[in-house]
Amino acid sequence: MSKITFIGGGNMASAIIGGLISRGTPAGDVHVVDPDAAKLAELATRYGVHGGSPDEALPASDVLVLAVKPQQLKAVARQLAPALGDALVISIAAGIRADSLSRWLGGHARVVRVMPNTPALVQAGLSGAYAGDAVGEDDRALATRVLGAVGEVVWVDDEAEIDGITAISGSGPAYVFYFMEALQAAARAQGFNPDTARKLAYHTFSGAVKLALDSEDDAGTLRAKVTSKGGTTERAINAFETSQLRATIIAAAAAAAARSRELGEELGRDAD
Ligand SMILES: NC(=O)C1=CN([C@@H]2O[C@H](COP(=O)(O)OP(=O)(O)OC[C@H]3O[C@@H](n4cnc5c(N)ncnc54)[C@H](O)[C@@H]3O)[C@@H](O)[C@H]2O)C=CC1
Ligand SMILES: O=C(O)[C@@H]1CCC=N1
Repeated sequence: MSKITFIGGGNMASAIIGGLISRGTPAGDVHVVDPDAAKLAELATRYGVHGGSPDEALPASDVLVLAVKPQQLKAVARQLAPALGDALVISIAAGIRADSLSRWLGGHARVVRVMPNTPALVQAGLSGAYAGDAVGEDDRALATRVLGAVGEVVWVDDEAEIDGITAISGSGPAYVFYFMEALQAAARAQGFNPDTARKLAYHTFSGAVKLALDSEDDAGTLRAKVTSKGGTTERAINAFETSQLRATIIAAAAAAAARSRELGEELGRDAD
């Protein structure tokens, strides 16, 4: 297995590290760089992985995963450039384009842009991946191995599609959690105590998702099977439609994709 160094040990890095460790990656093959000592301590306790601050020398690594905020990536990449060696660099930062990153890394060609999501923690992640023509098949296979350990990997040929992937599967878990929160609030409004409200909402969600994944029917057909003519579900779905919930979800995802493009433009400039 390859030696992997994470630059940034926050939410998304923790999810990928947790997924890798529970899939059998030895903790000794993973190193984490983060200025926040409390985050490093938590990763050590939880997963047995160790690391250090950005001021310390980097260990020799086959793969570097850049998991800092998009706003921090330029400075971090410029600082890393001299110590890179010939490691494969995987960036998970939203918006930042592969060629901007490659430039900041001093012209480093082995750059893969990935958009993962937090279900990686339970090996149910989905990562969109893009690499330019300079990245060879071996590097694509290596990136697929790292991200594939924590879920599905979907490669795209057009980098612009990563903005769409960010809007659907990158941000998507938050949309699902939003709906779960709302369903829980609805249960509370029906008079259920918090524990029961949580159970009703979570189990309904997980049961419906399991049914959809196991079924030959598409989501629309499954919905129709719940919706009796003149019944209760029909009333609720009509209320969703009246408030244009479907159109709102589509517009919300479009706004997320636009923000991803905007981040790439705003933060990809080399003015400073
Ligand atoms: N959270 C999510 O669901 C997803 C996040 N992403 C991307 O992952 C990246 C990280 O996001 P989160 O984990 O949510 O943020 P986070 O804020 O939880 O983690 C960022 C980490 O970077 C560390 N850091 C700051 N300066 C550093 C430096 N100079 N060197 C090393 N580490 C440094 C911070 O201490 C922090 O622990 C972002 O670029 C985001 O766009 C991508 C997909 C999904
Ligand atoms: O909200 C964000 O910018 C990041 C990217 C996708 C999920 N979280």
